[in-house]
Amino acid sequence: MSTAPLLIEQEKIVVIDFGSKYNQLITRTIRELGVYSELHPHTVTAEELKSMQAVGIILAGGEKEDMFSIDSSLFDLGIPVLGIESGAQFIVKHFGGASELLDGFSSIDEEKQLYGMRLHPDAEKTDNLKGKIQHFVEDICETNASWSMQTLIEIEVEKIRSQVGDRKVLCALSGGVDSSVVAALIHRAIGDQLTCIFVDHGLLRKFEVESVVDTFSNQFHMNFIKVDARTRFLDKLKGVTDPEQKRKIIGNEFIYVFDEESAKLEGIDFLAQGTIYADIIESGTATKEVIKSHHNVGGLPEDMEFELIEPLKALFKDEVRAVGAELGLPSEIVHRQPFPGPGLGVRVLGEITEEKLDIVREADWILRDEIAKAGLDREIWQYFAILPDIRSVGVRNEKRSYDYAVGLRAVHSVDGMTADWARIPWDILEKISTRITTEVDHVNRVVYDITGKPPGTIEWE
Ligand SMILES: Nc1ncnc2c1ncn2[C@@H]1O[C@H](COP(=O)(O)OP(=O)(O)OP(=O)(O)O)[C@@H](O)[C@H]1O
Repeated sequence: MSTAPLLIEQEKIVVIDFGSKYNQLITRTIRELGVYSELHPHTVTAEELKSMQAVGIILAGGEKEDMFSIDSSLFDLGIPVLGIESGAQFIVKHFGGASELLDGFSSIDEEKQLYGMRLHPDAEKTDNLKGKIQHFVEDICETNASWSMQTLIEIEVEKIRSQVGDRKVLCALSGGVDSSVVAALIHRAIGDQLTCIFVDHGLLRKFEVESVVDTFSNQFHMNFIKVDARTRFLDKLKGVTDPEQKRKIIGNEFIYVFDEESAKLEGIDFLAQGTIYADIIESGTATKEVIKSHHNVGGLPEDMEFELIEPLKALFKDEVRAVGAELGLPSEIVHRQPFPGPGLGVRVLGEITEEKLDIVREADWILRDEIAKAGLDREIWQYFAILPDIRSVGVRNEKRSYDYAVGLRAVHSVDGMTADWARIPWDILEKISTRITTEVDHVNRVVYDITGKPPGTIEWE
């Protein structure tokens, strides 16, 4: 039995995960053509495909001849089916044909609307994939190109309104892309029935708190609660040096703070979450191991008695950003680089103190400022400063100094799973180093991390 989630009720091309490494790329390619598409596990049933308004089915198989089992009555639905690689072989075999397929795109059975396709090894880099997918989607499935972020916003706004009625919704807002876009979208739908809680744990970057307050409180005029929990977090972290323990303390304290604040509110029935499509796909395709468990608001306890609202769960990250821009969120939020939940807490190595947080915050700001001035801010995936627990000897104002070393990290990556260090031009690095050592107290040395992932990780803790 498949538990295909019903994400969006409208005509769609369903991509069935039959083991292809390109299945997400295929789904996105279809959406870029203006046609809505969803990726489902191979356990999806024909019944489900029909009820989710599939107008085309793609059996996205890989080069290996993995034959997954599939509900073959999907071939009787009268919906065009395109098999890719082992997906194509599956169709041919199922209908008793020889598995010799022509190169490229071919028709297996015109009357039954069955098609097959072979990919070039470098499908990602060529137009090969896109052109053929487009032919299938537009000419064979005869879809209308009506999918856009405006359509998504309209659909979700309607859905939220009818789900919530005159009741109230709570949103834990981090200032990150996902929760910010969720808040803006729900606010568009139900205005004052939404309340956002933003926890300032003192581990945020320079100007971040101001930017969040300004956007959501001053510009959007949301019911916005900022909780100043800086002392509370710092007290709990006093004397703690172990990275795992630090993460745990920050996570738990977040839950306590959030619990306390939400208990002060009355009549809340719903909790909004920034679950996105990657969270859903990663937590359950049937051809792969589970990569990570389902997204959960900072690990909130399961027994919280809220119904969930997850309006972004059908969207890829770049679509989430597009929705955010469409809703009027500022670029610094929409294009915010990934930032860990425990914030600067994992960028100050060893014990966290206010002084160390100030140092890393200032150094990080200078790095970000110079990267932006050099026009590299959209090019580099993630870049930040770290404060290792190291002091070294230097010279300042012609006197010996014994001060901190700051580490700089900048990486290129697609999904954070692997990363390569960014070749930032020397003169820019020099400028950053000079500014940090002159503008930030207690820093007399700057080092640049030239380790990839693996063997390093992106963050240092
Ligand atoms: N400081 C905070 N104040 C309020 N809510 C927070 C805070 N930090 C995290 N959250 C909540 O926990 C969720 C998960 O946090 P996590 O750090 O894993 O971010 P994420 O998955 O990248 O999402 P986002 O892009 O919204 O930060 C956030 O979406 C948000 O709802």
